[in-house]
Parts: sequence; structure tokens; C-alpha cells
Amino acid sequence: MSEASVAVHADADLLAQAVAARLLVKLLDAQAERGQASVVLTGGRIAAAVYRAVAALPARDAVDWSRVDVWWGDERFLPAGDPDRNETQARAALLDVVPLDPARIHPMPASDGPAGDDPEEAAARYAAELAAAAPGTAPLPHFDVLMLGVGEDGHVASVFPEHPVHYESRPVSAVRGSPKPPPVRTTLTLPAINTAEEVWLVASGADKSPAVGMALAGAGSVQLPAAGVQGTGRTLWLLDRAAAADVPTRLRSLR
Ligand SMILES: O=C(O)[C@H](O)[C@@H](O)[C@H](O)[C@H](O)COP(=O)(O)O
Repeated sequence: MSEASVAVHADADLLAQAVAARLLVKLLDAQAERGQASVVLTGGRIAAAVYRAVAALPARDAVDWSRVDVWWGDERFLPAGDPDRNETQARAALLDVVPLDPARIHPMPASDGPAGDDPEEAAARYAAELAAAAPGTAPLPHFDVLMLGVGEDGHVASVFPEHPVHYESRPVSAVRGSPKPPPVRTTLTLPAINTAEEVWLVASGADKSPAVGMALAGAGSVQLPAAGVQGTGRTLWLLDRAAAADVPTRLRSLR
């Protein structure tokens, strides 16, 4: 279990640049330590800004991208190439720009793929792909860093408050009736997210501040998925000032 740290940046732009720089350092450290690195991506506006910022950093070339595994924490269950898929967004912003090994890019299944239009089947296939990359009989590979956005309602990945997926214990779940469109999704569940070495919750904007404040104060721990997230080594909240407005000053450990 890890204590959460909070870093506050002036605005969304600087936040994205700071997270991008951190991500490069984390990937470099993991490669120095383990010979390879793995990152779990998410969707949303701030995540896309981070991916663009990584692509724009000259230091990106210091990473050996051919030894980086890319996984997704959640996906909108749509046809391949749909602009609303998290995969499409990440590919356009970063994955198509850096020299990754295509075999190490692990998108969640699309609704027109071999899994067909059944999100439960898609979730089962992704669970199998994760297990195949895991050591021994473990269900999940090592994740060096797992990035999350935060919803106004405190959701992370596609784990929504008061939705059955919030209480799901299998590593990967289908989600129907998502309050955030599109309604059908697949997601890593909280127990799977919490196996990552580092979990980064990235949030920008005033509309996020109540959920962020509640999650960090522990007040919303039962209702808010964001409050139930922690990395095995580190849990890091990366915020802009507007999203941090309700975070008690004593918790702002990093700047
Ligand atoms: O696919 C998605 O929609 C997500 O993975 C979701 O969890 C997202 O990260 C948050 O809703 C924050 O999104 P914004 O940064 O756009 O507010």
C-alpha cells in the first residue's frame, strides 16, 4: 500500500508537460532496472494532451520504445479506428509517432473485431491477453505506470460510482450503461488497477475539484472509485490548480 502524493501545476498545459516528462523518466528508469518498461494508458482530454506532450519532447528519443509494452486501462467499445476510441486517440497523439514494436501494443478489442460485438467476450479476450503476458500463473503482467483521468463523479478508467463494475473483482470487465458516453466500454477493474507499481491520477479543471478533494480527503472512499485507487509503490495525483482547489494544503506534498 502506498501513501498518495499530490503535485499541483499552474494550468492544464504545464500539467500535461510535467506528466509527459515524468512518464519519460519512469520509462527510462524501468528500462534501466528491468530491461523493459510497461505503461497503461487511459482516455480523455488530459490524457490526450499528455500523449501529445510526450511526442513533442526531444527527450522522447532517450527511451528505447521497442522495449515498451503499451496496455489500456479502459476502452470505449466502438469499431476499430473510431475517433472516439481511446486507442485511436493514443495512436494519433503518440503511438504512431514513436518507434514502438507493434507486437507490444495491446489495445482492448474493438466492437468489429474477432470478439464480435459482445463486450463480455472482448473483456474475456483482453484478460487472456494480459494473462499470456504475465509471469507464471499470475493474471496480470507487471505495470510500471498506469495513468488515469478522473471524472467529475470520481470515476477512473471506466469504473463508475454505484455501477456494478465498481465492485467487480475479475481483472477486466465489460461495462454497459456507462453514464459517460459511449454507453458500452471495457475496463480494468480496481483490483487490477491496484496491481500497478505506480498509479497516476491526472486531472485538470475546476469541474474535477470536488471529486478530487473528496477522494484525497478520504471522505468519498466508499462512493468514489478514484478514492479506491493506489499503486503498490506509489500513488500520485497530478493536478492543475483548478482541479486542486479543494485539496487540503497539508496534502500538497509536491509542487
Ligand atoms: O475513456 C474515458 O472516457 C476514460 O478513460 C475516462 O476515465 C477519462 O479518463 C475521464 O473521464 C477523464 O476524462 P477528461 O480528461 O476528458 O475529463
